[in-house]
Amino acid sequence: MGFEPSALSVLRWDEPPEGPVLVLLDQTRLPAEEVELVCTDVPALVRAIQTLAVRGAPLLGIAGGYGVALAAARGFDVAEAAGLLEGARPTAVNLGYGVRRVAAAYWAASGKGEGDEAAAAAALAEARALHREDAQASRRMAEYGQALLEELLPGRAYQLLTHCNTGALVSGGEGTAFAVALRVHRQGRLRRLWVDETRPLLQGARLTAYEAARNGLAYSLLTDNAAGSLFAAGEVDAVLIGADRIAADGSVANKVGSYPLAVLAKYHHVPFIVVAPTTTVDLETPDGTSIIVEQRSGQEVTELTSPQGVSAIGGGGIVVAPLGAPAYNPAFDVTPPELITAIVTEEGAISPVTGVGLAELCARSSQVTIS
Ligand SMILES: CSC[C@@H](O)[C@@H](O)C(=O)COP(=O)(O)O
Repeated sequence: MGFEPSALSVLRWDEPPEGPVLVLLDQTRLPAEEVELVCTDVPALVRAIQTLAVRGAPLLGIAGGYGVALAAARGFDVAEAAGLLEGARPTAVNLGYGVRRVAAAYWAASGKGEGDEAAAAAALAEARALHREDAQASRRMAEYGQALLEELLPGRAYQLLTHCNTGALVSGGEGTAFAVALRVHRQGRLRRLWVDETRPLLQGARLTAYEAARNGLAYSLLTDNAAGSLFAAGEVDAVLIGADRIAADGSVANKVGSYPLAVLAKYHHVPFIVVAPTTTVDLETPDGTSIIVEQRSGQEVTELTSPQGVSAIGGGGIVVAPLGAPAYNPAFDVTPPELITAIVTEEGAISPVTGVGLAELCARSSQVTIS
């Protein structure tokens, strides 16, 4: 099957004379500047992950996989590198999946006595396979997601609401939830994409609006607080979001602010649809309460940061609270399955969302299983 990398160069492997590197589009600088960040080692990549220069569940998996390949190619300790990468952020299950999968390919080749160079080549080949598969999964999710919308809301042009950023910036392809909106747009069926700004780090305002504009979508940005009045006015036909980890019972961890949207959607009888590849499903996490939610620095709440600023994310911005104000800053929240109309994966959609349905989808998946 052909591999069509996304038009945005979000992440690429490069081999200049000084040695292999992983080149990332620095998402903390968007939309002001399209600046690349060159990672020559794993600690640099870990910093990029923690500062959200590279982010979003599927892309974290791809980056983690290439990170292991980078360690192997540069002769660093692969086990140590894998540990550092896997621990960089706790919630998106794809990160650990990508790291473990590429490390397993490395150990398998090295176990066969093929030598360091061959083991490093095996790791890189596996990272590339993961990248390619994610692009393919993205295309299929877009098809299934659009078909589901047609089934739920036949013959309509939709007003869709989305939260956080789920497009090409988080994917080997065109993304998850955003890829569905993009397909609907290309078919002339998107009336408007409502884009939540997504406080505190503004992934919606900085990144989704950037992607929507780049692709010519009709979109409007709103503060997260404005969503309720939009639902009340009947201006939202469906909510589309991504996921960072889906537990075995169908509970979905996604960017903080997703759960209140699900409650609003239920109250207003609006479909609430989660779009994520099966690599985001974690059958070993039994339920929502078992999902570890990343807690981030309170400074991200007490300060407003600008992509033009010296330190775009995580401090150095305009102070909007009294000095030393304590802050609550979970990066994600968890939506229980009963509030979710459907989960769409590259293997199809399930509705209602049940543990059995989810397990069946995963069993169908061609994703590599790692023990
Ligand atoms: C397909 S992306 C799904 C999620 O990863 C996305 O919605 C999200 O919550 C990203 O959070 P982030 O903290 O920016 O990495």
